[in-house]
Amino acid sequence: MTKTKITVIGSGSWGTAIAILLAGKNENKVTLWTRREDFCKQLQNERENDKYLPGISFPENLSITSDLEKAVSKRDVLVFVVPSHSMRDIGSKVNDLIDNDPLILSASKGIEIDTLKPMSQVLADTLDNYNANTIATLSGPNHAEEVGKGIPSASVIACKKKIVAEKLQSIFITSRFRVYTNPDIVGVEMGGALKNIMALGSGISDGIGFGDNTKAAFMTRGVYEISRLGNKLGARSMTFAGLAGIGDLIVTCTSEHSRNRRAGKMIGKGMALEEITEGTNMVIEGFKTTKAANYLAQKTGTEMPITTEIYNILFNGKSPIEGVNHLMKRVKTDEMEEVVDTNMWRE
Ligand SMILES: NC(=O)c1ccc[n+]([C@@H]2O[C@H](COP(=O)([O-])OP(=O)(O)OC[C@H]3O[C@@H](n4cnc5c(N)ncnc54)[C@H](O)[C@@H]3O)[C@@H](O)[C@H]2O)c1
Ligand SMILES: O=P(O)(O)OC[C@H](O)CO
Repeated sequence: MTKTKITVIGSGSWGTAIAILLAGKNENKVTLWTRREDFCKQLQNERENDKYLPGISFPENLSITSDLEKAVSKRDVLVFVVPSHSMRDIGSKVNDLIDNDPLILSASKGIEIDTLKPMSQVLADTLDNYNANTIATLSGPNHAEEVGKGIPSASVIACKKKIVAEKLQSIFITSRFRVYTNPDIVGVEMGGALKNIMALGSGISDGIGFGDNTKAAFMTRGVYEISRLGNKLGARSMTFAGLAGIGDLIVTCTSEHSRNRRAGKMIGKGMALEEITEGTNMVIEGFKTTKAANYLAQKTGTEMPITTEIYNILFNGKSPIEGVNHLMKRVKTDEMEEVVDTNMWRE
């Protein structure tokens, strides 16, 4: 049997969990690329990623390298799982090394600040033989700690080109990781990136000591706000009711695994953003995404009150309690605002 040769680029928590998931299938031959040679040796010797995903052993079928040329050459699939701020750099490096036509998938969640583009579009900019229609994304309610252990999870692979989405779906799907396809890549990527802002908000609410009602309000008004911007960018509303929308929002706003919710909680307790970033080696995408979404809201004329308040708390020195008070005291409005069907009202 010819095995599907897959390389996962990025050995943080999520890259490691994806590599373990894919290597668990006999028909795949999986390589995990890591930046640093010393860390590569550590992973090869210990057969475990003690730094980012401790306690989960690598399957035999998984090899590790820090040689990018070797990692990229003659691959059937390349999975990019680096922090969003390094996607353009790594995409450009990989472009010079591709020697056949692998399927390309981004599993990162974020928006590039300079261009306001989601990750598939950043990759399309850097990879000469690909465009936004041929690159796919994986997104859904998936914490690495649970996927790595084989705890039942579900996710979405989105790509404009159906055959690409379906091939990747077959490669990723297992009896423990159920994968759906979706042609709405804009919605799937925006859902995955923007929910991190709401997770910061839910964490802030927990940090202040508010209750479940507050968190539910953040999540519900949050998904509405995400849809409003997503629709302006061409996404389908129903995508935000799916796994990459409300599904990911629920897991990130409520889970103890979520770095974004944890960071929000620390902010709610009075810690500054710099203190939090200095104290962790983990990527907290929500900080940069809040900045990018705030620009996108201004650029598209979209009202995003939660994003604006989180932005002011993170970058303009507003206190968390002031931010929440501001949201509570906004001008009264209809729940569905501009989409309300006015014919439903009766005198
Ligand atoms: N952790 C999860 O459960 C999870 C789930 C779904 C999606 N994601 C997304 O996956 C992406 C990666 O997150 P993660 O959780 O694996 O990260 P992580 O915080 O666990 O690890 C960060 C990784 O990025 C590497 N890194 C840092 N700067 C880099 C650079 N300039 N170039 C290349 N690599 C660099 C680090 O060496 C490390 O391997 C993020 O966009 C995140 O939102 C994470
Ligand atoms: O740990 P977080 O907050 O970065 O969230 C990770 C994933 O996006 C959850 O699906």
